Amino acid sequence: MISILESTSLSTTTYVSGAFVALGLLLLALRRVFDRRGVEHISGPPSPSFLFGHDYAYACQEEACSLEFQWMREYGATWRTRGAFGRDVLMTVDPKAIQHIMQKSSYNYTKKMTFVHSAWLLSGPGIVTVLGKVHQRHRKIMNPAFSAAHLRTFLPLFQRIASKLSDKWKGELVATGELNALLNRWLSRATLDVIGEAAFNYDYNALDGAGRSPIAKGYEDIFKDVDYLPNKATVLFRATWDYIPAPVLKLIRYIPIHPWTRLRNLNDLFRQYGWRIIREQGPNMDTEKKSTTKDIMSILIKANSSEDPKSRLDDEEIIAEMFTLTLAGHETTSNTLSFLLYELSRHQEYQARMRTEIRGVRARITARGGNEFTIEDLESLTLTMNAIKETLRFHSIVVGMPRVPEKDDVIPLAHPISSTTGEVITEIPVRAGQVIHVSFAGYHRLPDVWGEDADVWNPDRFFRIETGKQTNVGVFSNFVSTAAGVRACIGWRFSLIEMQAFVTELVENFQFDPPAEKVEIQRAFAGFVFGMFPVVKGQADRGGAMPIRISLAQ
Ligand code: HEM
Repeated sequence: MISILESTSLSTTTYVSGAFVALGLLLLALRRVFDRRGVEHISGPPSPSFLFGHDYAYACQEEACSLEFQWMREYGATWRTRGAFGRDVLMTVDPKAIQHIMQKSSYNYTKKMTFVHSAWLLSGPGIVTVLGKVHQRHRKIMNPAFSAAHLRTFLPLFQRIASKLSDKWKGELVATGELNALLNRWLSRATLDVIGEAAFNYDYNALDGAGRSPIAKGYEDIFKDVDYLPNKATVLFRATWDYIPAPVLKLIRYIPIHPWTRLRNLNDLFRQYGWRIIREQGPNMDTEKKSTTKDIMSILIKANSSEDPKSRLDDEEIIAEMFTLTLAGHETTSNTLSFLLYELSRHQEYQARMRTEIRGVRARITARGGNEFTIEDLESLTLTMNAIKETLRFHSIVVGMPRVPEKDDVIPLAHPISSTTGEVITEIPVRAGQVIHVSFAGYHRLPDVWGEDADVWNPDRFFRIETGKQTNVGVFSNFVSTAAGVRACIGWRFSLIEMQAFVTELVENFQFDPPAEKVEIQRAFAGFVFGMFPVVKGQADRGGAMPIRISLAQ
């Protein structure tokens, strides 16, 4: 019975993939006939195959970004790769090129359809998936909820959930004295509870429910399940999406096999929650609650209702926004925190210095009769802030993003490169539709921006880097971890304050050490959303995992 089902689903995949590949090839052939300009003269690695180009090797990297780290050493800060069906792709880590593409060109550089549609399958018509003027409309309505002043008001919430996590660990430590934990799972539950309350005043019950709440379970290992080490048919199938009209792409949601069913089930589950939250928080919400709640969604709903009806978000878009916030706002932060504490377990001296600094400020707070760290106290914790910055740099959770110019353009370079004929190139003319992969992770490893030791985790580099002298990119400290320009992460400040609150609470109270069992952590790549998550080398089928040993700090 099982084998009949398996062979049916296999042949369905083959037929569906085959039809999409044929349609993709036809459209590509037509496009090539009319295509006059290209980037063939840019040097780059030879393509392993016409059909897959580098797409399959890139999607199946065991260690995220190992290929671009190798390519940037061989070809400089900008090079050419091949996508599926022989398509040229420009890849860059060049600060000036990134500034031009992501920051200065507004909407001229749009998103690549494969990415847009992957995000759509996850979240529906939310802010991440919409383009141009529609994106502007979404952003205008969402912006008020993310003002710096408003985000500061979330600090007590971040501290309360961080302290709840701390109490749970202390409870476990009473029994065992030492806790061997999967750090990423704990932090993912805690940040899910944070985003539920901050975004919708809703309790996902992820920490108390020990991860058994339906939403927490629904999210668990989504990226590993959907796109970790995909097979060749999936890689090829997704490569065709750039050539298929959007209404046809929407049918992928109904393909009755894994991973499309996994995505649809999660999206359906979230829509049930979304409708429930809208009923509770929407215009009919009771007036007393309406006047006291300051969560993101109630501000968004208020901003939406004061808009001209033509520019309002409809219910489907609002639900998609909720899903986007939940997804974009919790795994990104929890994985960054996991990598930070992992690095502290490997850098004991830095961990001790951080704890001393935190306890020094704690003593000041107690002396003035206070209880909790204020925003100003957190900002005075330089070593904590440097550890956060260094983790955003060294372990970019979003490793890069493809962008596509809507008009012909010329991309300036800070680092000239040599063409295939040895000519020095200081700027690259590109035609509309040229795919450009901006590698955030690669840019974060450039020695002349970050120092000769760019390949190691060293937060003290921020005592010597003069950011004012560098090409200005991104929203914070010249990182592009949270993208840049009109499509920069709307929640970067939210996440920064949240991380400051969590790290302060956890490092003050707990000692972090490598796990008793010797393991190697790998950065697994989820090409679907250009994300990265931790796994134990050789045990990736266990899912996202960051084992660590936790004890009470002395
Ligand atoms: C370390 C934490 C985070 C990282 C590394 C991160 C990274 C990013 C990146 C790279 C983008 C651009 C994606 C694109 O171009 O498609 C983005 C967009 C976005 N992020 Fe974040 N993010 C983080 C935290 C958060 C948080 C906490 C929230 C919400 C509370 C959030 C909400 C969003 C939203 C809504 C967008 C879409 C913005 C738009 O298209 O206008 N993110 N994020």
